[in-house]
Amino acid sequence: IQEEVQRRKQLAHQSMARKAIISQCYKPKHPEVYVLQDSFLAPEFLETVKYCTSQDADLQGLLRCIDSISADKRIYRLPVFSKEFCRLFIEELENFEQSEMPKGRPNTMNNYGVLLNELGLYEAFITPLREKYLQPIASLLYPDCGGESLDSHKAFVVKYSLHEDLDLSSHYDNAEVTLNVSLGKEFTEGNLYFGDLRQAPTPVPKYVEIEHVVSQGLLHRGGQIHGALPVTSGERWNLIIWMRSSAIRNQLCPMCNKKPELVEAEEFGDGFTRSTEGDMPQTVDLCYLI
Ligand SMILES: O=C(O)CCC(=O)C(=O)O
Ligand SMILES: [Fe+2]
Repeated sequence: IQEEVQRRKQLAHQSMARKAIISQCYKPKHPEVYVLQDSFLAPEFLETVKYCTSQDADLQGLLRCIDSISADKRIYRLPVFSKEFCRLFIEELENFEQSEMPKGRPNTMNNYGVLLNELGLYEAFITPLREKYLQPIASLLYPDCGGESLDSHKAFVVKYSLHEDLDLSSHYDNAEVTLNVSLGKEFTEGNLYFGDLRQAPTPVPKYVEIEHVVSQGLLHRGGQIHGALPVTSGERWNLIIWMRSSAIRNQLCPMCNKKPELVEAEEFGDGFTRSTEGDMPQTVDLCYLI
């Protein structure tokens, strides 16, 4: 346990060091994908966001724009990107993967993903995507679980194929709200399954299984227990955005269910904040349980 504690304490520092090297030495294949543009997004997604930011928007109206996959589990599907953007984005990630750059991995369960902060994708891509587009949708879908006050994220891409990771064990996310977008390429199986909320596990959970649709995303609460079944051929790449609300998690850590004890962190840390008297709130971290 001591070793694991030490390993986790080093993670943020090592990640910053990799990010610095990557920003100096990595030559992107498609520099344009680093700056979010409306043309990357599906027209239906833009329409949905437009509706959500209109004056009379409400949940009923939003549910007419997106697919409700499981009403009781509150899991929704919506088009997010264009197919062309998905193709370019995967090409960029493959180019990075094939480069000599140092690489961190999303978490202890994914050995082949890419951490998007290290690649410099937060500033002009993931942060505006969360703030301008995802926040208005999450506000209507999940007002009771931080959807109205999302203020940071951890974003990464997971990759599964026959010779690499095949599946992902059952878990809940270190997030209040999660977006999972299927980027491609071609693959068979690899469905997601969702059980109960972590706070309300039942003795025999009822699972719902959901297929990926390339270029479309699933929105779910981070605390909804889920996992991924094995792919049986091809390569599956998905963009995962764990969105966090400091207002919610400052009360209770979603990973250990305790009042958080905070230490200062780099960048968004684990999404907690702490106010210092007379000072701006600082971003601080708590635990690297992933
Ligand atoms: O494999 C997937 O698409 C899901 C990944 C996931 O749930 C996660 O990384 O938190
Ligand atoms: Fe997850």
